Amino acid sequence: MGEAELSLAAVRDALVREEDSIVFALIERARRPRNAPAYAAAAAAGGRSLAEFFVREAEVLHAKAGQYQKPEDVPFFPQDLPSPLFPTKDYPKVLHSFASSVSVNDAIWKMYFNELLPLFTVDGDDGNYAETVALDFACLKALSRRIHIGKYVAEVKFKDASQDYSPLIRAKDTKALMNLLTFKAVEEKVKRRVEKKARIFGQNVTLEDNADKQEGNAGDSECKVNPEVLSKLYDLWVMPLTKDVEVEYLLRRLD
Ligand SMILES: C=C(O[C@@H]1C=C(C(=O)O)C=C[C@H]1O)C(=O)O
Repeated sequence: MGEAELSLAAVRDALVREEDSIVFALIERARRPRNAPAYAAAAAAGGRSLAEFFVREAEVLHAKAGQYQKPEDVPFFPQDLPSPLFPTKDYPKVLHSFASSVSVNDAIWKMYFNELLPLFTVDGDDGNYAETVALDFACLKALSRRIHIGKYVAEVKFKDASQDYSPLIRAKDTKALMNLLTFKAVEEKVKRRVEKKARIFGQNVTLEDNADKQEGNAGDSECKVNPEVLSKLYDLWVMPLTKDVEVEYLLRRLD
């Protein structure tokens, strides 16, 4: 995201677009059952699970290709990542220089595997472990990107009202900062929209005319991911973690 685009409306538009990526990534992962062996410690990977092995190796490849240069693209395993092998374009630096070190990926990792996966995948084991963990990686990346865009949200909010934010930052008043950056009405709309997206993107599209089954009217049980899971995901985890990123960024904004 560049300087010209940095307004609350533009950043919120970016968040709206990320919703599509998250809903589609979950729909794709839901094609496979839980596939628990992909998450069990494996001797072949030095005691790591296949899922962790895959994400670590994928991040090495992505880093070599030039990923993780932007503050919203945060690796899950940043230790010892290689530098890009190819020239990367300099993006405009609109955030404070510490922005790239703000990460809530450990919390996203735990939330995804412990809480979210059981909510939208069915019990079972079809043996497609490699495909499964690649789909998990897509989900994790989309969630992490959305949540770390919170850095831009925080920067815009700070710029728009630095007189309100600065005293709270100096006092390290996390609770008051959280209250100041929270917009409950926006959050309600976000929840309703992601639920609607899951209903629309996750229905089966046919060519038959059927008055009961117009687009957007699919019953929740016919959807590939239960739309209520999306609003719950945003309510319990995505928005709270985005706000944690906002607070963490703001607390260091005056350094
Ligand atoms: C991201 C923002 O900050 C907060 C977090 C929101 C979210 O994660 O969607 C929505 C509203 C705010 O409470 C925002 O204001 O847009």
